[in-house]
Amino acid sequence: MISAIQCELKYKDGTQALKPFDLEIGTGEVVVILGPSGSGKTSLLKLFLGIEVPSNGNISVLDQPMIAGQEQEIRKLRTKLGPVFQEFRLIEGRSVLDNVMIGLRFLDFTHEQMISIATEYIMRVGLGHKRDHTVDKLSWGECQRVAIARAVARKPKLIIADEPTGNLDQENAINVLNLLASFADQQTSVVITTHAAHLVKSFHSTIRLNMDEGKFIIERSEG
Ligand SMILES: Nc1ncnc2c1ncn2[C@@H]1O[C@H](COP(=O)(O)OP(=O)(O)OP(=O)(O)O)[C@@H](O)[C@H]1O
Repeated sequence: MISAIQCELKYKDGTQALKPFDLEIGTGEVVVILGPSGSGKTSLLKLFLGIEVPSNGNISVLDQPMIAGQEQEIRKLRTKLGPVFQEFRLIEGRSVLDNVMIGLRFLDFTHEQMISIATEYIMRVGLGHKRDHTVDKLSWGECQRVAIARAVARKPKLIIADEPTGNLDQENAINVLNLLASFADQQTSVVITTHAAHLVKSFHSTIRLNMDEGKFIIERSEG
């Protein structure tokens, strides 16, 4: 799914956000990237999404080398990725259903199929009762669930969630982590960043990257 060898990221101003690292993430893994503010979590996600390319070394995502000059291929790769950003980018004034259906545009579905798939995922994130409500009056946590449903309804091979625990309390944070992890299967891996170590203590991941100042220690869970 993701393979990196001696990969390094230095921004144009010289900031070394990621020191050289090796990393292998397989299919079906649930990965938590843990570290304080400024440790490099978002920079690592930017490499996974092809928003940045390594300044040294190599990284490939779904066998696509993330290198300059491959912009068209990387754009194509992104259709197989499901990012959930901190700002949800929902369309105001439109229903939950419409917002989730937006994630299915440009795929080969009829309008009826799109409604059926979107509804299935809205139910999976626990918002079946709000399917036809506009997103304007939803809580922060509910908007996040709409954004998750929109990202995963396309069945991406890699789901990437940046700080999904946000300002949620412990119980809701664990619920949203478990919801995201529930989408990991034989085709799909899930990558989640968080700075809240206490929130992920009781959360089961297969890989944990403990980041600090652009370096990380990889912990793999047994079994
Ligand atoms: N575009 C950029 N140009 C230069 N430096 C940057 C850029 N983006 C991030 N940095 C720096 O790179 C380092 C890592 O930042 P990054 O955003 O990856 O950390 P983070 O762990 O995601 O932090 P947070 O939890 O606050 O989002 C920081 O020192 C940051 O100031």
